[in-house]
Amino acid sequence: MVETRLIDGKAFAETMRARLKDEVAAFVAATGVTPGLAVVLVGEDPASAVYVRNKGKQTAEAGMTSIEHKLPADTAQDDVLALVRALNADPAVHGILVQLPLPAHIDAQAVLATIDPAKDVDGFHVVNAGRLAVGLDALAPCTPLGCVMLLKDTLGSLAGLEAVVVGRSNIVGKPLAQLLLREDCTVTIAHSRTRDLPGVCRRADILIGAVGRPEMIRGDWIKPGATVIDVGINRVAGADGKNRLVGDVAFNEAQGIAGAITPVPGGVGPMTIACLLANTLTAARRQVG
Ligand SMILES: NC(=O)C1=CN([C@@H]2O[C@H](COP(=O)(O)OP(=O)(O)OC[C@H]3O[C@@H](n4cnc5c(N)ncnc54)[C@H](OP(=O)(O)O)[C@@H]3O)[C@@H](O)[C@H]2O)C=CC1
Ligand SMILES: Nc1nc(=O)c2c([nH]1)NC[C@@H]1CN(c3ccc(C(=O)N[C@@H](CCC(=O)O)C(=O)O)cc3)C=[N+]21
Ligand SMILES: [Mg+2]
Repeated sequence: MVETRLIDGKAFAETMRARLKDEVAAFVAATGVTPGLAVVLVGEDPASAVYVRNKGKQTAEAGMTSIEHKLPADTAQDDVLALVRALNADPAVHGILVQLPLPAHIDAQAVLATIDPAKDVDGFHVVNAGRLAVGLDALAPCTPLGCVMLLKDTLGSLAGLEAVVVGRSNIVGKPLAQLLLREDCTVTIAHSRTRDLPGVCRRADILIGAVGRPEMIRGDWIKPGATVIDVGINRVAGADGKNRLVGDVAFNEAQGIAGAITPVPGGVGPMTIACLLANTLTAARRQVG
């Protein structure tokens, strides 16, 4: 039995946002330009609406401008593309985030490809994904960035550690694997076709759940002392009938086995927003500098 340490992403993100607020103030004083983040939301997905509201509030608190574009669910793809082009051309907009998933009639890759890579604060454009993969300076995706910050804060150097990322999406699993490789981890990416997933997970010094299946990763899949980062955000019905959030890792089972673990909520989620704000300031610096 080990004492499992809680990795407090909420507190880390608050500290980060306080520092960012000072950096934004210095940038505004030096340049006269206020960094602007545009968020595009197509449709009424209630979960997305919560994220967008949190992002908007925290962007304003950091001293940046938040510009929200809420379009009806039946908006034509061409109209979304036209909005993105207008935002590309708007000098008050330094960062553009198109909330995913988009409605089924819209080709998400076509929309992402239209975003100016210099304003792509999600890091989802193929130019940024490619730059990350070949080791050039890139706007990197926010959730993976937040995971690596928490890992470095918890462990110091990650060099030589065995990292297993469960999930291979373009927005979490794949870019996170790239960032861990950059930190000199030995990286395994697991997915729905992986054979003996529990056995693969048990090799990990660093285990990341980015699957979207509530509490799929069990306590006995965790190597004793491993650091566990739970990216999953799953809404499930609690015993009281109310909805609650759980991660991809069986949090209670991990107690006494993992060396450290992020909670859900209060782990990776707040870091995603803090990293989005950091990327927006970085993008503004590059565009104004
Ligand atoms: N905290 C945060 O800030 C964020 C949280 N999230 C959350 O993270 C989770 C993952 O999101 P996202 O990457 O977009 O999800 P996707 O649905 O795009 O990808 C899920 C991945 O998990 C894999 N997978 C599915 N089932 C299994 C299984 N039984 N065994 C092993 N692997 C499996 C899939 O494999 P395959 O490729 O083979 O289908 C896929 O690669 C979700 O809960 C999401 O809500 C997402 C973004 C930000
Ligand atoms: N273009 C795009 N970029 C994204 O980064 C993106 C996206 N689309 N679509 C949806 C996912 C999901 N996502 C989250 C961000 C913050 C929290 C978050 O702040 N969570 C808090 C609060 C959760 C709550 O209580 O609702 C927490 O975990 O503590 C969660 C999830 C970003 N995503
Ligand atoms: Mg997805």
